[in-house]
Amino acid sequence: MKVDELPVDERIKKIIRDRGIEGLYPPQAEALKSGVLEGKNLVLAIPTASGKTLVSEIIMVNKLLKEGGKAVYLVPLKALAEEKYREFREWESLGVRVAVTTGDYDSTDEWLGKYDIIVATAEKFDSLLRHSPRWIKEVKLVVADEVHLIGSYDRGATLEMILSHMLGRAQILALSATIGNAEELAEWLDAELIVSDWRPVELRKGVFHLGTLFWEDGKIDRYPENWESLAVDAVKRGKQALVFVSTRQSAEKEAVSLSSKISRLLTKPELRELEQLISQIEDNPTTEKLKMALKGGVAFHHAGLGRAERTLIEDAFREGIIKVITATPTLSAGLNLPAFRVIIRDTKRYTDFGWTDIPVLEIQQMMGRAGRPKYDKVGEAIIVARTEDPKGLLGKYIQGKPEKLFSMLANEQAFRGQVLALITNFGVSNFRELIGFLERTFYAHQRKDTASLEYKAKDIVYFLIENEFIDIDLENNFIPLPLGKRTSQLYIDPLTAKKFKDAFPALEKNPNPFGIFQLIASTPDMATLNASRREMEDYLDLAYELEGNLYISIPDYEDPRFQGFLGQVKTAKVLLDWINEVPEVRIYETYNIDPGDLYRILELADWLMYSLVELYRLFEPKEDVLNYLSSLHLRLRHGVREELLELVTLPNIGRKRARALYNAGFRTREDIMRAKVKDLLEVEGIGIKIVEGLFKHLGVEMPGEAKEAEKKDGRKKGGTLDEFLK
Ligand SMILES: Nc1ncnc2c1ncn2[C@@H]1O[C@H](COP(=O)(O)OP(=O)(O)OP(=O)(O)O)[C@@H](O)[C@H]1O
Repeated sequence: MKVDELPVDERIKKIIRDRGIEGLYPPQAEALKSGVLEGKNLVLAIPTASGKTLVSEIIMVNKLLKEGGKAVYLVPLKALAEEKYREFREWESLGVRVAVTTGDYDSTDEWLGKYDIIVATAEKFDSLLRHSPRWIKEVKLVVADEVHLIGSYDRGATLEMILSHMLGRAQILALSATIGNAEELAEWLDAELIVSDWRPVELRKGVFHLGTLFWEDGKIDRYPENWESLAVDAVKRGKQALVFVSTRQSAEKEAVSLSSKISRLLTKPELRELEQLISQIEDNPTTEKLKMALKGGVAFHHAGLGRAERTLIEDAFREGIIKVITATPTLSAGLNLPAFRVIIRDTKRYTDFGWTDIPVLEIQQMMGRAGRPKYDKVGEAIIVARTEDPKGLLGKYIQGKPEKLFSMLANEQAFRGQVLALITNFGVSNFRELIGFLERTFYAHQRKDTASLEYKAKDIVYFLIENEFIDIDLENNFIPLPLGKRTSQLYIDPLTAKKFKDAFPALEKNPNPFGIFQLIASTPDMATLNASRREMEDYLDLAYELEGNLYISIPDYEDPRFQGFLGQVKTAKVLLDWINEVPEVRIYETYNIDPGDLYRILELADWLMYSLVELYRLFEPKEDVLNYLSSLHLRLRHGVREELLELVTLPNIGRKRARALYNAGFRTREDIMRAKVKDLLEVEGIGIKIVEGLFKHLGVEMPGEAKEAEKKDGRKKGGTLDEFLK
């Protein structure tokens, strides 16, 4: 189908043609002829990079131009939300306003009312639904990207509930990878279904075993015995490769090892470009290994890296500066980063149940990354058989079908929060209505029976009544209580709220950071660290030393909670170091964690600390305790001691710059307002741009002499990811 033949607004066609796209891919054409442009729901299950995004753009913009209202585009990851936001902004030339929202779960985000396309993570949109902002009624279309994540254990329930809420209220477009039961999903959503394995770039798949590469069509190629030769060969042919492994350690180890082999193949200008890239990366124990690998054109990519490094790596790979990336599977789920050759070194990963096979669906998603449209005629996806039987791998992952999708609504933690939200935020007023709602879910559709879900829901309702989240009147109607409403809006697990509530009496008597941080770390919403065997004794000693500050008693060695408790002590200690201004690098080294881990812990702790303060307000708070908690929250957010709290509220002043200013004698806003520009410029990390920002914020006019200083100030300051830390 030609773009010109599309039954949509001419202006839409023009923008598509301006992108250099004249014809639609077959599954795209099929999708657009399915009735979706007339308002029907659609499930589109086609491979990665076969043009799902373009289809959804056409549907969204066409609907908005025709009918007005809003379209919401749901993605699983923050990074993806940013990526889609950047892509969709192109439509602003047609007057379609685009916004992205991912953070802060306790907000109505009324500002979004001005926008037409809203890109959000599923969690964020779920929290918005709970706050019911005025604009929510205007949502006429929901696009659920990666809808197969309904089957993900910890996050599936959120997406399923959103769709259950929106079904019948808005048109639904669900974009999915190829799954075993797409029909079932489409039936549930009352949607048309398009399934196709058409790809813009042909995909060859094979299994590699000790130097022999068995292609699915029966052809055989020979290589040196080690699988690394596959990556080296791709680079020799002027191409790139992605290597998927199961752990961070393997990603790092393989990157360094491959680097030494690939560096020999690089030209001088390529090596210079890599040097330049390396010079942009901050120093810490994780990036030390990264820099080593980058010297030979290889990078690793995993959740332990900071956001700046990840973006840098992704961009440099797209530009061809980096030749090979070794990655944990997070990359395959998240980003549009194709390569000529995908090598899957591991098909097993370690979970709570020991080593388990990675699902076919995930391996096929990884394989789908092979082949760069516009650059490659074919892409190659190769699974490495190390101890496994190569025929078995071929049968399972290459010729086999992906798994069926199963509802994860019954996952207790997720379900607890969802049941509470139905009662406190969505007007479900008795058990019958609760069951009525649950009957609309994918779970009910799939099982044709909600008996076990009802059973679980009953348990949860008892828990909610017993702990005063809700009450029940004589006619068995639910009465939402303030604790329930607030818990749901704060988007925390009711169990987290219960832990906070139970700790308040002890906390009031002895508010202190260690006790509070251990409390936060003990909640199911926190990404608590593990204490390794080697560290256990140290953390036990610390717990005993600070026992008087804890709000629980230290569990016994035999207690099943013992190991978890030591992890909580470790997490609390990391947070203590953070608010006492221990430099990040020292934290990474001391606790053996990566920058990405620290970032995640801080992000979650910030949200939980905020929630703790908000919940405490409901229980006749003592003024001094409330002030203490609020100030501790700010210290946690900024990673500073109390005396810096005034300075870190200033623009571009994070923990490092605030400390430098303080030590140089600039301790308050007034000190800065009265300061001479040249004196401020003497302070470590403070450049003219920062001073300009400060003065502007404080309403001070920049003196003329500052212009001179601007010329002299050649030092490069600011502009990195860790900007907010500075
Ligand atoms: N009909 C087409 N003709 C040529 N190029 C196209 C066409 N449709 C999409 N593309 C291009 O193909 C690339 C991948 O498309 P898109 O991002 O829509 O795929 P996707 O299926 O959404 O990918 P992912 O599964 O990674 O989200 C983009 O660069 C896009 O511009």
